[in-house]
Amino acid sequence: MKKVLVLHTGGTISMTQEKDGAVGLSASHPLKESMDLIPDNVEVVVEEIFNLPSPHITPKEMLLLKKRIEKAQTQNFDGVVITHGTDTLEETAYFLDISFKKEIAVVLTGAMRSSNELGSDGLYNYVQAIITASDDKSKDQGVLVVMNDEIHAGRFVTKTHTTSVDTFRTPTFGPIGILSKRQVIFLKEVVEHHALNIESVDGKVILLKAYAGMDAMLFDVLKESRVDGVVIEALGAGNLPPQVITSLKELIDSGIPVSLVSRCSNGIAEDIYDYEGGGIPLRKMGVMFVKGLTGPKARLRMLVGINARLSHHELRQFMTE
Ligand SMILES: NC(=O)C[C@H](N)C(=O)O
Repeated sequence: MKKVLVLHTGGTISMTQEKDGAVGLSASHPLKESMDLIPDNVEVVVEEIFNLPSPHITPKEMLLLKKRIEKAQTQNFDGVVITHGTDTLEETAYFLDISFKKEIAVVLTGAMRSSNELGSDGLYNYVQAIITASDDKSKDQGVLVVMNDEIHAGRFVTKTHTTSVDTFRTPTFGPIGILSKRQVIFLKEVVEHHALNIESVDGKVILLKAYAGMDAMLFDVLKESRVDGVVIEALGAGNLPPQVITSLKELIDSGIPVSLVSRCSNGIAEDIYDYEGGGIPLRKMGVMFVKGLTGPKARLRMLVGINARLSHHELRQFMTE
């Protein structure tokens, strides 16, 4: 018998649609009645840890989930399933991936259609997530996201469509597994990466997106405000418009860590160009190039690094490894 802890956190998977089409919180959790569909060899323990639409979730709720999973690791559970709103699901998945050492499977799932909508995907994804979490193969793959018969690494998965049930994709690398009608099939192994152990999520790390004609004012404002770190979604391979460089340099020289990812949805940021604002001068100036993460995930990575009290040098290593 396998034992899986389910943590409901809210989102569309826990919502219902009204007659006028508006989707909102449900009085009682729609997945409550689903026990008959769970495989006989799995014992499920259900907790509603909170009930929030995922745009309301902050690193504080993510930390709460981390602590509950750490406790579950001492309570003989084989895995944990977290049901979550899809808007920020990838951020919670990534936070859990890098903020503690996992000994059991951790799987996140959600729904794009609420419980009483035609073609609702919540119950299906929920059962598939439980099957995945109870499978021995899921233990050493980092935090997983199961949606629409696919298994994605929490580290790289992202929501790509506003409403389609086929919204979660892993650009560049693809899903790491699938769920067939009969089994959980992994197609790839996630390369192990080191997680830090944190007990707090304090500090302000700001995310900015670069654009043609970007205004230096954004960096001047950040220099005057009390921020603890900045992540930039830069252009292409990792470049910025020249007019922001002086202000950016002043920000870095004032001791604020600055990291960069690409705003492109595929590929990784690297220092390739040597013109003003190009990646080579940016790296020499002290900008930390992050490999393959989206901006929101790189922002969480810096927040975790700061809360692990890494030195400047250690934070640089953590952000660029
Ligand atoms: N499909 C969803 O779950 C979207 C919803 N707005 C949420 O993230 O809570």
